[in-house]
Amino acid sequence: MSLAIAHLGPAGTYSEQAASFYLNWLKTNQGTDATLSAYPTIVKSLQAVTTEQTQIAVVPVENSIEGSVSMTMDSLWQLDSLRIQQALVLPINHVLISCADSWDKIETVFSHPQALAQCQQWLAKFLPNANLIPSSSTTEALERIPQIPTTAAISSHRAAQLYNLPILASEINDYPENCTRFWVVAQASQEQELFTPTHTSLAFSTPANIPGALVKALEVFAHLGINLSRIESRPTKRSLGEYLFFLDIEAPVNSTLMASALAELTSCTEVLKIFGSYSVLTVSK
Ligand SMILES: O=C(O)C(=O)Cc1ccccc1
Repeated sequence: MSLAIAHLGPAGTYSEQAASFYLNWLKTNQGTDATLSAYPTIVKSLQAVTTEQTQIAVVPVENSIEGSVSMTMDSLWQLDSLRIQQALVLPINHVLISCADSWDKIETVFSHPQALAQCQQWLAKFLPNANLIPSSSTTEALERIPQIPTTAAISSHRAAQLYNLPILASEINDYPENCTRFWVVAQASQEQELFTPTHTSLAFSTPANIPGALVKALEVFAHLGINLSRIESRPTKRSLGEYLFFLDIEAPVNSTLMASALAELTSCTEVLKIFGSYSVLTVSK
């Protein structure tokens, strides 16, 4: 059977690179054939899985410089049927793509908000007067770059090759060790255990906005000696000042310790959703 993998498009995004790494991994390790399918937003690529247009989506979740991708967190909370099957960590090296003959001719720079943020110091130093325009992905503006030589885009080396466009500057991210974590997501009913899971991700709301409500939930993990690798809050969207808490936990969901933790957590949370248990594959440069 051939699998379809949804990712943020158009062709050449970092999400496509992560999806393509996973496609090759599936072929080599499982003999499974897969195809890639580009979607205009992260939310649409996740919805492609819930509506069964594709079996898998690969979505960015967290960047080492800019932090969480809120669209991914919010969608996982809303789309109940999705489960994380695998995490992938990819190095991210941005380049400046433009048909201008020198930097001083550039008036506008397009890119995904995460990429603009990851290069903000470089942009402030070398293109202080440029207008920075957010686009839906790092490759969305690339088709238009050749028509207007005063425009540029921040994208990957691979995207420049794919669209046959010149690179005016390389390695422009402010921190050289820039990495992004992606999640491979499938329908809960289609979940496959590829590796022994090492991490669990979940989110919860607290029963009341009272002192100690969050501490009580976090103490469950402290008492059992379970390490957390991320904690993030997002608005519930019900009323201002009410939050959901997202945790990444360094323990598999089926361990005895986690079974105790989840039983205790259920009693001190309002809604508790488990997004999945998975291992982390780090892709080298
Ligand atoms: O726009 C892309 O290429 C994406 O896949 C989102 C993104 C943007 C910046 C860093 C990592 C992922």
